[in-house]
Amino acid sequence: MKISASILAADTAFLGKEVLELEKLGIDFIHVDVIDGHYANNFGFSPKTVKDLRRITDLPIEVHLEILNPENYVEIFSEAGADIIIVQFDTCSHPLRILRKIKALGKKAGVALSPCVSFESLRWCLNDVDYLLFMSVEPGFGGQNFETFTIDKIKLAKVQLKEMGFSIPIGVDGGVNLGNINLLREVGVDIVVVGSALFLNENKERFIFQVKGG
Ligand SMILES: O=C(CO)[C@H](O)[C@H](O)COP(=O)(O)O
Ligand SMILES: [Co+2]
Repeated sequence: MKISASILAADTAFLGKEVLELEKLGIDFIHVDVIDGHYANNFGFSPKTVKDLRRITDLPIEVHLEILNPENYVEIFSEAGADIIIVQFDTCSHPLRILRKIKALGKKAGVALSPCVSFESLRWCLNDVDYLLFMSVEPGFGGQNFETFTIDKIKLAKVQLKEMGFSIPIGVDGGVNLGNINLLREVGVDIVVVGSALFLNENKERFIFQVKGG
């Protein structure tokens, strides 16, 4: 299982240092939450953060747009150096248009599904989706509790994806920790996005080893 470090939980006074340390310890992606104070009552990172991180790391950077009108911000994050751009499905008035815009910029297009948004709502877009991110908390804040029903949602989605002949990588974001990691592994999750459980961990090396199946 691959691990994506959600920097929302980092000590931003030492962001570059923390990212470089995690890169050495073997994480697979950097996850940058962009929150606009409208879609959720919180703020996240800006294109400048992506640009600065792009300068210091070769790890793939995924930008998670938790904002209204995401179609207006795809180019700016693409130019800043994002490799994967993930949009919240419930914020997309024209999903095909935005997914195709991301791909036309040469980036991977991801879709995040909030806990109560059904997988079925997405099925007609799947040809244009490179990455499926299941939110296991309501988007907008780190440090929340994992919604366990997400496991059943993923199980069902996996069956449907297989029936339809898709093999799109599946990620989970929100409240991931050592208490739920094995369940996520069992249902076939490919990538876990981890914020608090990683950044607040005193033994990050051991945590990463355990997540990756050690
Ligand atoms: O998208 C997010 C919040 O909207 C974050 O990526 C997510 O919450 C990760 O943080 P934690 O592991 O602390 O829950
Ligand atoms: Co996120």
